[in-house]
Order: sequence, then C-alpha cells, then structure tokens
Amino acid sequence: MNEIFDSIVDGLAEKGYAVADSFLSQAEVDAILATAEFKHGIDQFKKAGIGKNQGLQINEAIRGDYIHWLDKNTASAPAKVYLDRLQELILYINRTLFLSLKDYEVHMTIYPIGSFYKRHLDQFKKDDHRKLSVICYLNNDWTAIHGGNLRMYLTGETLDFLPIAGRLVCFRSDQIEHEVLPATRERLSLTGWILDQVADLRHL
Ligand SMILES: O=C(O)CCC(=O)C(=O)O
Ligand SMILES: [Fe+2]
Repeated sequence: MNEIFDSIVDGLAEKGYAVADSFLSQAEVDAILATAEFKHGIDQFKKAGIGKNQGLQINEAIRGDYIHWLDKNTASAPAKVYLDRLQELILYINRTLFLSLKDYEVHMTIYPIGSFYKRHLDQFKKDDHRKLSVICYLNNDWTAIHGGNLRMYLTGETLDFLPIAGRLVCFRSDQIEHEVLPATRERLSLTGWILDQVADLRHL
C-alpha cells in the first residue's frame, strides 16, 4: 500500500491531483458491493443536493446522484476497510506533506443511468473544511463505451478518468473543477472528502 500512497502524495504535491488503481482490491470492491446498502440500491439512498444545511437544494439539472452517508461507528465491515484505509492515507499525507488533515466524510453514491453532475468545485464557500476530494469507484467491467467519465478541468487541458473498480481519484477540493458525464450503466462509488477539522455530524 505504501507505493500507492506514495504515488498519491506525489501527484497531489506536483499536480494537485492523483489517480491510483487498485486502491481497493477486487475482493474488497466485491465485498462493498455485496453490503446491504448497495444491494437494496437507491431505495436506501437519498437524492443528493447542492449546498449545505439550510441552503441545500435538489436540482436534477445539476446533479442526479443518490447518496448514503457512512458513519464510521456503524459502517459494515467491508465499508470500514475502506474508511480505515482512508485514515491511513490521511496519516501518510500528513507525514509526507507536513499537513494536518484531521478527518474525513464519505458517502456511498449511485448515479442512475443517464444521470450526471455538472461542472463544479467541491468546496462550499470560504468556510469550508474540505481540502481533498477522494472518490473510489466500484464498477466492475467498466469500459469507455459506458461513459460516466470523471472530467477534470485543469488550466489549458481537460482530463477524463473512467470509474473503474478499485480506482481512487484524489484532488484539491478548492482548486480543481470537475464534472461527471452521463453513463449507460448505473455508476457506483464511494465519494468523500478529507477535512482539516473533525467531521461534524451534519449528515448523519
Ligand atoms: O463521482 C465522481 O467521479 C465525482 C463526484 C463529484 O464530483 C462529487 O460528488 O462532488
Ligand atoms: Fe465534485
């Protein structure tokens, strides 16, 4: 895992983003897909909104995904494997980049067929504590024909990444605009943020 963590740290330091395949093994992905939450599908999830707390709005023209927040105290064992790995990554980033990241917040995510998330930045306004966005994809046998790319907008170029199982994408939440393109298959992921303060329980 240290090699993967190193490649993430290098990417973040040099470019503000990193992509690491096999952050979760095939068996770890399959175990998460087999958890009750994903088995029941979007019935157990709620429509994602835009903004925070009272300002939260549902807007299908901007984002069409469904989410289920994970609570580290009650998460299933397979989800906990992922959360613990994220915690290890935080410690690794802090040691190597001299940061003091403190915590994370993560939701399970389902994008139904044809849904998308238009170009945006993940930080809400100035008071936000989201420093790094981290998304781990859970889609077995995903290929370019399925669409669903994560598109990042960098200065002078755009980059596309397919949401393939086990892949982690991590980027600076305050700097990198990005969007999710529609897909011909349901698109599953664990979407999260690394914070510079302890997560509050606003989602749970
Ligand atoms: O699923 C992805 O590739 C990105 C999701 C995203 O941008 C978000 O939830 O803010
Ligand atoms: Fe985002």
